[in-house]
Amino acid sequence: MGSLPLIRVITCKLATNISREGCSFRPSRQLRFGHLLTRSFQNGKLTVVRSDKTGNGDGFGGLTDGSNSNAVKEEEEEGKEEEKEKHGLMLGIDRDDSGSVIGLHLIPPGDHEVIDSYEDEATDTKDQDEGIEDEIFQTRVTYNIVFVTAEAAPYSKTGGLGDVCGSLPIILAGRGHRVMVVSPRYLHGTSADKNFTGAFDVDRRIKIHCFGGEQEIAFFHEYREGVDWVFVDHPSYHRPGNPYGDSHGAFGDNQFRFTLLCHTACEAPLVLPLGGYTYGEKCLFLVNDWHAGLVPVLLASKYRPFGVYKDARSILVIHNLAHQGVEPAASYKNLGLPLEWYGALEWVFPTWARTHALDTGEAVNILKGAIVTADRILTVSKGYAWEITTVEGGYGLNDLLSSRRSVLNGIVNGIDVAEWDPSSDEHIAFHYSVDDLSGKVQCKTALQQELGLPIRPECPLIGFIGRLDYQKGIDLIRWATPELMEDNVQLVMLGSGDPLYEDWMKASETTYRDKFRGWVGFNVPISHRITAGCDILLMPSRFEPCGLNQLYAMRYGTVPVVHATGGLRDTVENFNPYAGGGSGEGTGWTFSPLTKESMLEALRTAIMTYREYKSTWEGLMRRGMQKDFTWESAAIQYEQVFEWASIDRPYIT
Ligand SMILES: Nc1ncnc2c1ncn2[C@@H]1O[C@H](COP(=O)(O)OP(=O)(O)O[C@H]2O[C@H](CO)[C@@H](O)[C@H](O)[C@H]2O)[C@@H](O)[C@H]1O
Repeated sequence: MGSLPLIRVITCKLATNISREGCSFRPSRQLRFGHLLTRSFQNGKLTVVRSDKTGNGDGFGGLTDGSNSNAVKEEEEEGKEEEKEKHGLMLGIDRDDSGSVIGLHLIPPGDHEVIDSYEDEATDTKDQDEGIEDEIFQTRVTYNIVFVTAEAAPYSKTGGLGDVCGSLPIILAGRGHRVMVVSPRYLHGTSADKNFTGAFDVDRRIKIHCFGGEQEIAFFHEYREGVDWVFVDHPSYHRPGNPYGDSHGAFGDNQFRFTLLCHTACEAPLVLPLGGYTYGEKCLFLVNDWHAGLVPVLLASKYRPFGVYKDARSILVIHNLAHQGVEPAASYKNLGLPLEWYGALEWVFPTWARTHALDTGEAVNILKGAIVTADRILTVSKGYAWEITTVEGGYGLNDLLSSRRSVLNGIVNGIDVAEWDPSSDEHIAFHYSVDDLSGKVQCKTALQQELGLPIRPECPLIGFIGRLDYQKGIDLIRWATPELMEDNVQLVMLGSGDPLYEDWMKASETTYRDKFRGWVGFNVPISHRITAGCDILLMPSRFEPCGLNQLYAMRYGTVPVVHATGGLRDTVENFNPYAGGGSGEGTGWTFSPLTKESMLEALRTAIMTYREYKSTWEGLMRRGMQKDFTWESAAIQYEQVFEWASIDRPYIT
C-alpha cells in the first residue's frame, strides 16, 4: 500500500483474475478509455506488445500499435505454444459498427510480440516502488480527465491544493490527455478577480436541484495551456473573503457551495461543447478533497442507475484528511442524493466527541462518502498514504481507508519549475543557479532591507511560510521563539490564519525588533522572496500530506529543517556528514519527535553547519537544487493509476 506496484497488464493468463494488491483484474467493457500505449522500462524488464488483430487498438490493456505481425517468421511460430505458457494470452475486444463492445477474443501469442517480459515479480514494496519510478512511458493512451477542485492557481489559491490543480492539469494536457478543470468562479471584489478576465460565459445554463430548490448555474471557460478551465458561476461564489471564509471564519453555507460544484462538475462533461465537442461520459474524474467529494457519490447514485457514466471512473485525491466536510445529519436531504444512499455519507461521532447530552453524534461526512464510492484513492506522498491508514493519522477514517488499501496509492507532488526558478523568478531582484550561487546572498540582503531587518549577510536567516494552523506546527515555533532569539539569527514568517498566531507574529516584531519579522497575509511575491532570501526554511508540520514549500526551498538552495512526517520525510533527505566519503549526503534536516527541543536541536545543528562548514553547506544547497521535482515524474505515476482505474470495473456499478 502506498506504493505504486507495477501492473502486468500486457500479457495475462486467461484464467482472468490476476491479483493486484488484492484486486481482481477482470475483463470488462470498460477496459480502456483511450487509444494506444507503448511503453518501455529502463531496467529492461518491460513487456511490450504489438498486435494488428484489433485494428482499433483494442488489445487487452491497450498495448497495441497496429504494426504488422502477419509475417511472423516460422521459427517464431514454433515458439508460440511455449510463449503462451510463458507469457499468457491476450484478449482483444470485439466491437459492433457503433463501437460498442460485444465480446472478447483471444489474440494468439504470435500476434503480439513480447520484446521482454518481467522475469522476476517484484517481491516487496520497495522493488515495486523502484519499478514505477524507473518507467519511461511513451503515452499513447489518452484520457478525458476532469479535475474537480475548490481552487486552481492562478485563478484561486489559498494553499497547496491550488498549486497542484493549477499545474498538474497542464502537464497532463501536454502529455496528450484532454483535460478540463472545474472550479468555482470566485469574485471577492478584490484585484484577484482579474484572474478570471480571460474566461468567458459559454452561454450554457443548467439547473441544479438541491437544498430544496433549483439553482441556475452558468459556465465560464478559458482555454489556456492546453487545458479547458471551466468556472462554475453562481451568486454564492461572489462575496468578499477567500474561497472558504472571511475574517469571521468559514462560510456557513460551504456545504451548499461545494454541493453545487459537484453537481455541476458531473454535468459539465455532458453539456459543454468545448472546442466543439463534449468530453462525454467516458471520462476520468479527479476529485480533490472533500469539496469535490460528492462527485463519486453522484456518479454511483444519480447517474449510473440510469445508464449514464457507466464507463467513467473517479479517483479521489486526498490533499488533507483533516478537512472532511462534516455537517449535521439533517443536511443529507439537501444534497440532491437519493435517500437510500444515506449510508454512504453516514457518520457517527464517538461518545467522547459529542458536545452535549442530546448530541447523538450523527452527521454526514462528504469525504467519507468519496472514500467509499471512488474507484481509486490517491494521496500526495507515499508516507501520507500509509499514515492515513493509522489511528494517529487517519482522522477517524483510518479503518475505511485501510479497507480500501488495495486501491490506495501515494504520489509525491511535483512543482511548477517555471514559476519557481531562481534563475528567472520575476519576484526576486537577483537571479542565481546551481552553477552560480552568488545571487542568493543578494536576495538575502534585499529581503532584509525590504523587511527592515539589519542587513547582515553572514547572519543565518530562517524562514517560515504557510497557513497559521495547528497542522503546520505553528505553536511549536511560537514556544521556541524566545530561545531561538537568544541565538544570533533572524527569523521571518509569512502566513495568515488563526488570529492568535497573527497577533503573536505582530507582537514579536516589537519584542525582537532586530531579529524577527512576521508578515501577516497571503502574498505570493513575498513568498518567493522569502524562499530565495533565507538560508533555512523551517517546517515543523504536525502532519504534512506532501508539502510544497520544502520543495520550493530546495530548488532555491534554501535548506529545509522539517518534522519527519508524511511528504516532508519522503522529500527531505536527512543530512549525513559522514556519507559520500566524508563530503556528506542529504538535502536538509528531518527531526523527530515533534517537540520544541528536537526542533531547536535540528535548527542549531543547521545553524552551526551554516556558520562553520561553508563548503558542506554549499553541498547541501546544491544537492537540493539538483533534485528533480518536476511534475513529469508525478504525471507518469498518475497515468499508471489512470490505467489501473480504467482496467478495473467501476467500484460501484
Ligand atoms: N501567506 C502566504 N502567502 C503566500 N503564499 C502562501 C502563504 N501561505 C501558504 N502559501 C503558499 O501556499 C502553498 C502551501 O502549500 P503546502 O503544500 O505547503 O500546504 P497546504 O497545507 O496548503 O496544502 C495541502 O495540499 C498540498 C497539495 O497537495 C500538500 O502539499 C500539503 O501537504 C497539504 O497540506 C505554497 O505554495 C505556499 O507558498
